[in-house]
Amino acid sequence: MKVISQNTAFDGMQGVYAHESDACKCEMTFAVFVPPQAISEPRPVLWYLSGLTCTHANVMEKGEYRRLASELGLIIVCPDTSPRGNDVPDELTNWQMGKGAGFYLDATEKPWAEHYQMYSYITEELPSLISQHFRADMTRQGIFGHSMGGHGAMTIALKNPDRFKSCSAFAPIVQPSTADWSAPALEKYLGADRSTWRPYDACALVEDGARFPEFLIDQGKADSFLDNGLRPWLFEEATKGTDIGLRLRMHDRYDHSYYFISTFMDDHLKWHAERLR
Ligand SMILES: N[C@@H](CCC(=O)N[C@@H](CS)C(=O)NCC(=O)O)C(=O)O
Repeated sequence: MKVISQNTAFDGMQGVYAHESDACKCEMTFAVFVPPQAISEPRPVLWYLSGLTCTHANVMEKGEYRRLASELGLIIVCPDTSPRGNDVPDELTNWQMGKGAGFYLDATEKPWAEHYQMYSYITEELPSLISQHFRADMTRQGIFGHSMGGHGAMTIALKNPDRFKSCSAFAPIVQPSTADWSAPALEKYLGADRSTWRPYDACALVEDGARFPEFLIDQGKADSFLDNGLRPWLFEEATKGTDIGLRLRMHDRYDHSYYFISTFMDDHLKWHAERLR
């Protein structure tokens, strides 16, 4: 693992690191904030998965998580959203596919499958690296994210309920298999057989019996992607009649940006800290 940068912040350390990824077959960059309490004891790990077009840097620069993460003693891990590098296939004019749009899935179709293994990267390879290099209590992990990353967090929690104790999302896409901006990507990554998409669709996972105790979702009503992409009410419908708890908060005037995310960041950190105690 290579250190790209380390800066003291709120008595903790904001670092950026790079490593050769076996899963994605390229160099991957990620950010980790380590709170001051980790000097003396292992601390819980909270994963933040970013949305389309992002790298590890968007939330690190605009998410405003450090003050409270330092107080609560949370390690915050912010991975990249896709494989990177000249060898990695991409669609240069399509921001919803390829680099910056890995959808946290393991692709099976050519030419994507060779590098686009983001599900394995996030759930297997990176956790193992984090546990080796940081004072992380891997028995206490939570996961959250934004948009495509909110969807990634929810699907990963639903598939790994024993590993994660908490999950939340900002403006998540909840049913990517039926939204115009994500269905084409699922088809290219996973092929035309839609049954293979279901493990990467939060609503379909719940319909198919996956369970997670509870979710917090914040959504801005002025989000331009709300009606044709995100549609959190579909997850509300999918969870109705199940034992899944859903706290869905709709906010007047807020859009899809990091101004919205940073406004509600503290609420999410507290939500996770309470469940990772
Ligand atoms: N590039 C798209 C917008 C993509 C977008 O809004 N991405 C969200 C995640 S889905 C984001 O977090 N963007 C980066 C940022 O705001 O820093 C457009 O021009 O319409």
